Amino acid sequence: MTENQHQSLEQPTSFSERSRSVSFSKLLSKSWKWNSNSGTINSTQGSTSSHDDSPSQSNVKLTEADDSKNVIPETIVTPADTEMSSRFSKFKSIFQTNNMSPANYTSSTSKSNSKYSDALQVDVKDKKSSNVRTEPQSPVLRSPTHAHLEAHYHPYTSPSSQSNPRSPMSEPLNEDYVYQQQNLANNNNGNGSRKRSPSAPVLPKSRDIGNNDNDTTNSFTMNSGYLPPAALSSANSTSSPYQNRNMSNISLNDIKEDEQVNKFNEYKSPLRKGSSGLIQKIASPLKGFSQGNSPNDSQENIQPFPSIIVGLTDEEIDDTQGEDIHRNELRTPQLGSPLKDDKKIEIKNKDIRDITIKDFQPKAPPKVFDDAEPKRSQRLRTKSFSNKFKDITVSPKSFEKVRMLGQGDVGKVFLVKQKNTNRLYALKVFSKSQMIKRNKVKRVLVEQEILATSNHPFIVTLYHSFQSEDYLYLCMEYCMGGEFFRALQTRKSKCICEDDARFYASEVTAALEYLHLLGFIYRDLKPENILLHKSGHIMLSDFDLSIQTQDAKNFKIKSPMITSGHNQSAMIDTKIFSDGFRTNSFVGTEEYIAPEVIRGNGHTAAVDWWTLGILIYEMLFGMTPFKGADTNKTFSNILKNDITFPNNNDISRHCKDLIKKLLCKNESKRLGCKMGAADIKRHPFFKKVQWSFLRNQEPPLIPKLTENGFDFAATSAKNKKNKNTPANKSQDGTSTDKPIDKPSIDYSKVDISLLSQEDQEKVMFGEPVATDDEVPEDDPFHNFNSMSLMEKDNDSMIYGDNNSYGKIAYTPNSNRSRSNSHRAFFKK
Ligand SMILES: Nc1ncnc2c1ncn2[C@@H]1O[C@H](COP(=O)(O)OP(=O)(O)OP(=O)(O)O)[C@@H](O)[C@H]1O
Repeated sequence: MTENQHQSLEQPTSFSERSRSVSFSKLLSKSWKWNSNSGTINSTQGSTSSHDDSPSQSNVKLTEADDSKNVIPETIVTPADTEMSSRFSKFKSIFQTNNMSPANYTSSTSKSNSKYSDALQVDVKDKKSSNVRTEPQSPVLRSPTHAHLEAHYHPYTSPSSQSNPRSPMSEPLNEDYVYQQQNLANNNNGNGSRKRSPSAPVLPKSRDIGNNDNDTTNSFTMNSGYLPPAALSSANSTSSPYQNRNMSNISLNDIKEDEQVNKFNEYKSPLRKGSSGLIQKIASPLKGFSQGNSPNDSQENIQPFPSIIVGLTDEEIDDTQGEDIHRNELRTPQLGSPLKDDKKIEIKNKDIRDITIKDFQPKAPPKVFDDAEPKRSQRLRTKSFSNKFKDITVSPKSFEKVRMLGQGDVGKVFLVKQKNTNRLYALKVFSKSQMIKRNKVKRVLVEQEILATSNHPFIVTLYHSFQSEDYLYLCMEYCMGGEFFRALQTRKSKCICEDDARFYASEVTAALEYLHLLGFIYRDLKPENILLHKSGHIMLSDFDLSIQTQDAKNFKIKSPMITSGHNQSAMIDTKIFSDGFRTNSFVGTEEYIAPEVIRGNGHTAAVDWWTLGILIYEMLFGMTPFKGADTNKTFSNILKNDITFPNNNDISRHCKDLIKKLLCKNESKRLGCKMGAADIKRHPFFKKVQWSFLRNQEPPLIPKLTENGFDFAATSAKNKKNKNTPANKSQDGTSTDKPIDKPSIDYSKVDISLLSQEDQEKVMFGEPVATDDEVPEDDPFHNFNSMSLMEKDNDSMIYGDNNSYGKIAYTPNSNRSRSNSHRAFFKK
């Protein structure tokens, strides 16, 4: 560390606010295609660009994004009639109606819309059978007109189109753009801080799952102190460490937001169908015998049969995959099968013609429908985290808001204290209706899944997740240090020294390695998404852009490979967990987006290594390497420019080499392309890093709650002043002592987003929790599980009355050894 750098740590400069960048996938709604012939970027609607290297006329031109898929519906099916009167049914209505507008059916969104047209058909079917009526212009549950949106425009729209305010009805706006515009506005704070363009939308996924070979013989080598438990337990066996996890073939990527709705309508449950449904549950020996068949019809097929097992048909068994049914038992067509009495009927020595429908009436419904046991959603039952969580033990009322920590793309994050324990948590709350309207349902399921699956010191812990009628909640560990981005902003010239950058880079590498082992690609690494634990260690958060590779590969361990000459005993090949997986969404954050994402030819886990390269660069130089005057130029730079290093910084040869190798534009040559994280960990830049002891190292910066610190939330809130003015907030953003009572409004009839911020929060913290049993299968949020982490050492901070939890300072850690070397560690 140079003298100067030391000083910069000791004398943090005053904080200058720069808006957080928003992840790209969240803001655009069409793809940008790299045209390799013309060397331009085209949108999916065919807009091409000029080709010119002059800065004024960028060779990459982005055109207006297609926002039609975020049409705000004018009419909503109301739950006027009996069958739709469930507390949750309104979301089914919104969910389906949201996609009904013909305006949705544009070429660029054809894939997603076809699935919505299915949903529409299902809806119509439903209406026939259940008397649900559509009420055009219904005053209740009417979607907000979002008049305020008229003032906004898509930031990539040409100036001429910007001057034409749009009617929200005739040409509805994507609300994402409002956020984006606000972020852009926030960036214009005149303080010279770096600006990033916000994020882009997720495109309909067109995954090319290439190379699906059954590569079960990959050798891997062991190290890492933070392997998933399954991986560790498999180290001594030849079975796949992910056997359990992959009992289900349900990949997150396969979750279609309307699949539960469709499934619900297709599913013929015995309870819904009554006896006519049950009669079809006769096992194959009686195929052809059903209520509709008279005994004569099927006479020639009828044979005396010693034992008839009433089970589920193959189709139905498939439908119930993952539910608590013992499939083999149900399907065993043998005498003396271990079936429970209520699941079989034995008719011995009886002519089949004597069998009446009465014989097939089971005494009790199959176990799937047994109310005695909580009915987990299909996803939870088949996922590894089902063992990690128990039934929900809290509800929104268990928490009291302390202050708002941040507002993301779709979620608001509150610092809350649990009333009976005084423990502090970060509670991320999502509005269900907003998520449906903006097609973000899948995102929150992904986020829940990753948080719930992970158990890693550098990934934020999920303690509870639950839902109420109107909101979804993720109750996470409170990372007192806030965003690493904020910490960087408080440093002189917004950067840190190489040694400190190595520390953070190594922790990020370990976290990415772990995610890749679980089969997840993170895709949104940036300082805004790295939170700081009170200890100063990093915590990766915000997984809504992540994706799960199709299937984690089964593999066998040949023998742990010892990496000779290196300080770690062995390393794991993380690449095999996503081998052959490519996805084509356009996701990320402008300055962090990898070239292959811009080109639109699909991308792999290698994007995470690209973003690591950008992150290291930003930590060292206080800026990203390819930032251009605008988005077009940035993309063009990413695709074409070679990496250059400012002269004003004393960066080692190894460090530059690492950055260059991570920022290799050809993903098949990028560092990490052979064995994933192991390649990165073996790079000489990390030579002195003790990978197994990362959590024991002294972090460079220690966050402290202090009245002299920076109030990031308040600064951010100032920018969102018009949007967020809760009446019960004091000036410093803390809540007043006013008791939070649920207002006496019937919220089942009101669109929650039309309420004031204060009332919304009353609802957020006042609604009862909805357990998994209560959320019907046709509810779009059926797969969001309400559950609590099994008891574990809870390291959460305890609330203290004399702290506003508003201001944070980052102090250089004087205990930190310069090298964090093995020797230094054991000396302590
Ligand atoms: N566990 C936590 N501890 C402390 N602060 C947190 C925590 N989680 C989130 N925050 C704060 O809330 C902000 C928004 O959270 P987050 O990024 O997860 O929301 P999001 O809606 O996904 O946002 P984005 O648009 O960036 O994806 C974060 O930047 C951070 O400041």
